Amino acid sequence: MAEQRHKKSTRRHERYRGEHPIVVRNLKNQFGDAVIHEGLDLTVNRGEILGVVGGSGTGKSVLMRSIIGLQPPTEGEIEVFGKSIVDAEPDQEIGVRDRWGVLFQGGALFSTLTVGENVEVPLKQFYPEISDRLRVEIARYKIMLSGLPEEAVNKYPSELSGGMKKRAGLARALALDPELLFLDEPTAGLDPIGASAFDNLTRELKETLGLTVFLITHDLDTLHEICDRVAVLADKQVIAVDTVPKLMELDHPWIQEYFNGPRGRAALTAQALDELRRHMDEPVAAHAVKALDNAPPSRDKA
Ligand SMILES: Nc1ncnc2c1ncn2[C@@H]1O[C@H](COP(=O)(O)OP(=O)(O)OP(=O)(O)O)[C@@H](O)[C@H]1O
Repeated sequence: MAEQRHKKSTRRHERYRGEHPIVVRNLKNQFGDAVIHEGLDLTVNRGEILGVVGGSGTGKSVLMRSIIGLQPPTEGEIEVFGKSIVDAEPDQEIGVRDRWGVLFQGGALFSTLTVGENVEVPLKQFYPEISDRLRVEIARYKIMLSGLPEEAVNKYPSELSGGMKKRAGLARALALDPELLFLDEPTAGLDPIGASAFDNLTRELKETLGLTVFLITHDLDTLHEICDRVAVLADKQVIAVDTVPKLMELDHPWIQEYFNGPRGRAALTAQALDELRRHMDEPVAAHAVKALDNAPPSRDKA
């Protein structure tokens, strides 16, 4: 028994060393007559923040749910950390489900539990053997890592602002020291300052914890600021995956409308301004910032 436990915990702490923690091949998802995905392929690189965009209803959340095994696909293959998700039963031990964390849209916190208790839920589920005291301490640490004050530990979700709820959801997603983080519209509903702070936190966590991040968003500023690459969902497939500047060169009507429309350009201007401000001590940059300062720096959504 002790040996079994040892084996289990050793496996849990082996980090994925391959290049592609998520590989989706020829995915089909269909509900009744509605085909949401067909022939969809996607490969996520280890250590990147991959933004996932697409019009409303193109199936971004369904894709995420398929990858984490909550939505069995109609057809296709999905591998996470080199293990097939599709072939496994939901409760089958395949050594991957405790290696990702998910922030669902709206946070999906349990309203009758405090923030601390919410963060303890996955710890209880996957590490029942750890002591109450250690579990409480880990939860407290994750809550502070997510940028919440210590007092938040004993608060109920109804006592938190929208931004704090997102951070509490993030703390729960980080509970198991995941290698892979799924974020479904993390900045939706946040004010520009809160959204920008959340973006910075995501980037910092990715860098310090070595995470790979699958990030569904409509937020153009997030795409410009923190995404290494962006996957575009349209026509039931991922039609392109690339950096934002490269995507902007593509001749697809939705991509052009999205990235080169007025909101896309405003986000680009805001990002250029930010970049210049970082170099304000250089005379040319200072001049350019003055010239651009009237441009719309506001955070904009598509
Ligand atoms: N369990 C389900 N049963 C039937 N239809 C579903 C189910 N889940 C999702 N759908 C449908 O699949 C389509 C894609 O939904 P999904 O939530 O993935 O879109 P999305 O791209 O995330 O949209 P949004 O940007 O608006 O959040 C929608 O038409 C939705 O109604």
